[in-house]
Amino acid sequence: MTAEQKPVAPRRSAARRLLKDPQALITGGLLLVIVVLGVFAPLLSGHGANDSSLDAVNAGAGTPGYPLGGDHSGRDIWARLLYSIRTSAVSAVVATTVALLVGVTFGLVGGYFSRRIRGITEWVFSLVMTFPGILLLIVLMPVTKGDVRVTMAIFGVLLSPSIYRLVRNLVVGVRNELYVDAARVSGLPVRRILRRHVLVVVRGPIIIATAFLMGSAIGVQAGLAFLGVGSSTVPSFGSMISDGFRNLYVDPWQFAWPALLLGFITASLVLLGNALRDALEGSRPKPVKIAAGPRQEPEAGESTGDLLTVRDLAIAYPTPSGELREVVSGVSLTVAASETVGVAGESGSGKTQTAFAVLGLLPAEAVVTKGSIRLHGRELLGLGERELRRVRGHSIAYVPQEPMSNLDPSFTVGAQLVEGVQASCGISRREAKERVLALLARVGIQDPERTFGCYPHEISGGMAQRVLIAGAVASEPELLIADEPTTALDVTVQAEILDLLRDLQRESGMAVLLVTHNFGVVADICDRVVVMRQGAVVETDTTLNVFRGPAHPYTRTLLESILDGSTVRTDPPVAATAGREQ
Ligand SMILES: Nc1ncnc2c1ncn2[C@@H]1O[C@H](COP(=O)(O)OP(=O)(O)OP(=O)(O)O)[C@@H](O)[C@H]1O
Repeated sequence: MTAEQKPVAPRRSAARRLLKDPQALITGGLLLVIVVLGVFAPLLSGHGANDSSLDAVNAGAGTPGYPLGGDHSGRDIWARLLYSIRTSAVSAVVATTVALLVGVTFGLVGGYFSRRIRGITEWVFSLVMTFPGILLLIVLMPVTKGDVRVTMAIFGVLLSPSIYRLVRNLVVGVRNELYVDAARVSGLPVRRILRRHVLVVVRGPIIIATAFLMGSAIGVQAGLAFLGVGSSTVPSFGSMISDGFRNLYVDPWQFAWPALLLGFITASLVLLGNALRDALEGSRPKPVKIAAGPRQEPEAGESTGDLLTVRDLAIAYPTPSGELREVVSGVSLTVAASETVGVAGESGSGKTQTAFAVLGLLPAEAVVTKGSIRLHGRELLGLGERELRRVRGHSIAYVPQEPMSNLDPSFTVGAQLVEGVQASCGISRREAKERVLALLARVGIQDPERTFGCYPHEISGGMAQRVLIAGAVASEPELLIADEPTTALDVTVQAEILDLLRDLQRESGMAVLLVTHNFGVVADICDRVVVMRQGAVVETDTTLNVFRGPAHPYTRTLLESILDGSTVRTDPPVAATAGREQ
């Protein structure tokens, strides 16, 4: 099992999550009771919805045979409420079914097929959206003849653009995924691809939208009945509210009962929709609040007097089904002042995620489920963005993997560096410029003045990396995190950049945390190495010890793969020097 496949949260189905959610239980239970009342209306009431009796005109609650009293026409309020539930349920089912059928079908077609088809469907649904909904239903009254089902079917069509857009956007997002391409290449028919790969993605959002569609269909049906649009013989909360409103001073309960029940139903549907969203899409768990606990003892192979201490760090990402997938599992490492520590491992082993967690640069969807990251004993996890920015600007600096993509093509190199130096050092623009020119010279740029005025596309990859290193060390950080700083460069430049990093590290005494997949780079400049695999640390030791006798078979495999001559050096690497000194 790879790190990517490792689920951190126990696998819980959406149904089980729903059953554990009190909001879902209460609203779902309430709606179920209401539906049951509607279904058994004939059994639960002694009268039909439209049966009237002179004796029951404005009868009070508790009148024999009329538990909630009678309305101004002598009809049983309890019976009318029960039959109104049926009308609401039919409205909700008809409108939602039509909206889903039309919206999902055209959403799949518009999202999956060519731009031309998407253009046509887009145009049609935009047109539908321009129709004034309720007004149209009133105007069409002579056609629908007040039939609730026909009216709600038309309303379903008017609701369908929202479903169309939801599905289309999801499908557009998914159709370019590599697994969909793979399915196409393997010859799967379009129908099967849509069902197997695409519908799975849109299923959750559709279920959630259904709850909201039902709520709005019930509300609109009641609104139309309140306005008197529709058959007067069809019991409805809207017509009951309208009648009760006219009789408000005689008996306010004639108004209150249907209003309350309608309110309960629509509110329950909205709240149930929210609970469904949490269950199906997964509410984002909050990162664990890390308490400033006692300092932990270093583990074997770790140095003392640490500048940076990462303890038991776990990072996870929510999957579409809502569960968390762990990509870093219980990583611990330390970096002492002035030490260079390599984090090595294969692609996807969690090196960058660990480094980004230290920098506080994990993507918004990442969840730190446990652990601690301390700089000089100060917990970094849980710090606000402002405090983190201060830490990043002063104590920790970063050198990225792709120098070119980290420079803005719209600004000159100098302008970008000056801005950063000013922000982190709090000096004037003139001082910042002088500092930048000195730094450019220090990182080995031949003509700092010229490079200062260049745009990123006018300099080479190696120069761009030097520029970024200059920017990173400008604030004299205590810790420099370099994420594969040489990977994007050619072999000769790689060696020069490593030389530069080592020289800067020795001069300034800063610590370096170097993320790399290349053990040649580790041998070159690292004092210690942390070997990662599948999101976990498999071995931590001094570079010398690891090269002399790797403890873990995975480390041995990595070591065997370094003899590719990719790092050309003129001076002896750390491992060799240390070996001679021993
Ligand atoms: N935004 C994200 N959403 C979900 N999973 C992610 C995200 N970013 C990274 N991952 C997962 O985290 C795992 C570890 O990624 P990381 O970038 O730390 O690997 P790495 O060891 O640095 O490899 P590489 O050298 O290829 O960058 C990856 O397998 C990836 O699947």
